[in-house]
Amino acid sequence: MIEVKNLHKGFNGQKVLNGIDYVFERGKTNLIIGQSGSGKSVFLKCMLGLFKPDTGTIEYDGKPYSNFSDEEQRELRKEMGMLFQGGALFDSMTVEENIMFPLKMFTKQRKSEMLNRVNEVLERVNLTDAGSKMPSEISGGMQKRVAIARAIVNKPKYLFCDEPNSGLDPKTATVIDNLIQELTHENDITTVLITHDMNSVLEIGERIAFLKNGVLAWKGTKDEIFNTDDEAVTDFVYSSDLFQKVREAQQKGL
Ligand SMILES: Nc1ncnc2c1ncn2[C@@H]1O[C@H](COP(=O)(O)OP(=O)(O)OP(=O)(O)O)[C@@H](O)[C@H]1O
Repeated sequence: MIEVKNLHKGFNGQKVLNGIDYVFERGKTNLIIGQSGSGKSVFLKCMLGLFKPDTGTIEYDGKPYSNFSDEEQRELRKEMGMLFQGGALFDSMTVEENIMFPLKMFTKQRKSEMLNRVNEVLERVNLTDAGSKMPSEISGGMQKRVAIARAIVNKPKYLFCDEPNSGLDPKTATVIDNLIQELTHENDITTVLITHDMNSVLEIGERIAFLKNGVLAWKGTKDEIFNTDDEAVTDFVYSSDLFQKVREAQQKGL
């Protein structure tokens, strides 16, 4: 669980996050949605420890980041998996080397142990035979699965995903969404996922935080987002064709 209390962050006197209180639940896919520039990435980077909040606290399973010693911060980073737009794989490394990278960085495991773990996660993301391939030799969807394997190889407690579906066709995007959700449930991970994709909201929006101008403007579940009368939310989500169609179908009782 990640608990955010009264989080403020700005740059050069301009406020970006303006007093956010929110709880990201463990074992759930927690989505952050909102218009471009609403502060989603800054919020994520504060949780990753990449930006220091101006005021407010972020607690990881009950402990505020500011109270962690240097050694504990290193431990905490080890417990964070990250999945960025585009996958961000190392082009010059094989799939196996890419996935092994966090193990080399954060553990003192022997090569054989690391290889066992790499094979375990490769199997979990259905890429058993891809270990020796280069990223350029596999499809975009497979690259995303490699990036997911790399993000979970250290068995993280927290998984942060910044638009994991960008650049994928809708069917592959759904496969990736479902894989992230399954791993979240299987491993009881606190998953935080930024998305622009309304299909993802419908598929895996167990918890949704809607940001507007750096403020938490609405929170709820994928079922609740259809029934809310909150104008800020409806303005945003019903600009999506998909939501329009689902709502029309609901109104017709289909
Ligand atoms: N390092 C920085 N220095 C100064 N301003 C920044 C920095 N990072 C972000 N900002 C500003 O913070 C605001 C919010 O940006 P952010 O990237 O969080 O938006 P976002 O909701 O993630 O948008 P998008 O959906 O387009 O990715 C923007 O006005 C941006 O210019």
